[in-house]
Amino acid sequence: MRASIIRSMEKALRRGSSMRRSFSSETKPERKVAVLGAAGGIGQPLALLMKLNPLVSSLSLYDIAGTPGVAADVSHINTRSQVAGFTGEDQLGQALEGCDLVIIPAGVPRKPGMTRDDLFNINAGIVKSLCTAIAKYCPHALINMISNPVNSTVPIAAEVFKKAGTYDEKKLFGVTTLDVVRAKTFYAGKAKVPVEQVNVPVVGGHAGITILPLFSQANPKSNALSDEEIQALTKRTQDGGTEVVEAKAGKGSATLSMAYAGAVFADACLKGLNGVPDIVECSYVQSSITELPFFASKVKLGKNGVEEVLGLGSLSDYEQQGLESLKGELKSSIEKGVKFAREN
Ligand SMILES: NC(=O)c1ccc[n+]([C@@H]2O[C@H](COP(=O)([O-])OP(=O)(O)OC[C@H]3O[C@@H](n4cnc5c(N)ncnc54)[C@H](O)[C@@H]3O)[C@@H](O)[C@H]2O)c1
Ligand SMILES: O=C(O)C[C@H](O)C(=O)O
Repeated sequence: MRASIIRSMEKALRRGSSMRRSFSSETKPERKVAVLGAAGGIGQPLALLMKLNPLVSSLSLYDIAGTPGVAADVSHINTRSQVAGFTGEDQLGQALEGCDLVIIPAGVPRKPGMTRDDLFNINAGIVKSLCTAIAKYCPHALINMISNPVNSTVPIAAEVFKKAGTYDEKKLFGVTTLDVVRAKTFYAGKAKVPVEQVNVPVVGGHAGITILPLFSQANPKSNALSDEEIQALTKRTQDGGTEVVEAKAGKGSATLSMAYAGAVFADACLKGLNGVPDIVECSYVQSSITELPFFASKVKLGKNGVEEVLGLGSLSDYEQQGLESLKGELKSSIEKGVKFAREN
């Protein structure tokens, strides 16, 4: 997917008016995609990247404010999808109706000194109300949850859908692609291998030590990295979000790299829906590969969403220790989300 988005963008920049041809929709099914929180720091560049995706035929941009401007702007790009902007709860139903895929980057971001869990009190309510509307207006859509704390917002979404009688565990995804994007970048830099060839699974969850990159399974292999270097790479991947929050110094968290990661994952979901074989990405999903009910791992995507949750593979001793250490925190984040959804 990365390759297809990058190729599309390069073609667009190089060939200008011939772009419509490179985005030909002749053989592609109609796919409606909504971005909820589309006027935000992630939402805007994500709207741009989804407008560049030739698999999208209808792009629905929703936010509580500011969407008309974003929609008007993005709609002038001469690619396949028709763009519509929706603002406020009155228009949420229209934004969602008929969606195949709903991407949710709605909610507040961190400031320096905060953990993702500090966002729970505000974002849990936002996610709950958006998921209640999804259950009503597009109960069969795939959901890509970006809003933090992902470790809790995904369980919240699951509970909302269960209550509404629409829950399908194959269709709910916590987006952890940014952890993979970071692990690949940092590994390529240290191992001195071409970044576009690198693959690194990242498992667990999406906060601090619950983010567990499996560098022992990285490709291309590098025997040149010491244990200390692997530990430093692991720590940098786990703290990647904080690195950006601190650099932005109060002006939010990762937006551009997240929009890229969100577009990569959404593209993989659309390819799966369209029946493209062998699409595998890491994601935080309902899982039975550990004792925890939600867990990020490699997932095979298909026409109904999750086709198969893949196992962890063999872990180094260091990764095995990391796996045991993350379980307590991940379990309590899951329970916090479930409790909130059941009591509110
Ligand atoms: N999963 C990840 O890897 C990852 C990475 C980066 C950021 N995030 C999270 O994504 C979220 C958004 O980050 P951002 O930088 O775009 O924040 P932002 O404040 O720039 O944008 C959030 C947008 O959500 C909108 N919004 C608020 N309530 C809404 C509602 N009820 N319905 C629709 N839209 C609503 C706001 O109006 C705003 O436009 C944060 O929770 C952040 O922590 C997750
Ligand atoms: O770190 C954050 O708060 C945002 C996001 O989860 C990230 O990993 O960049």
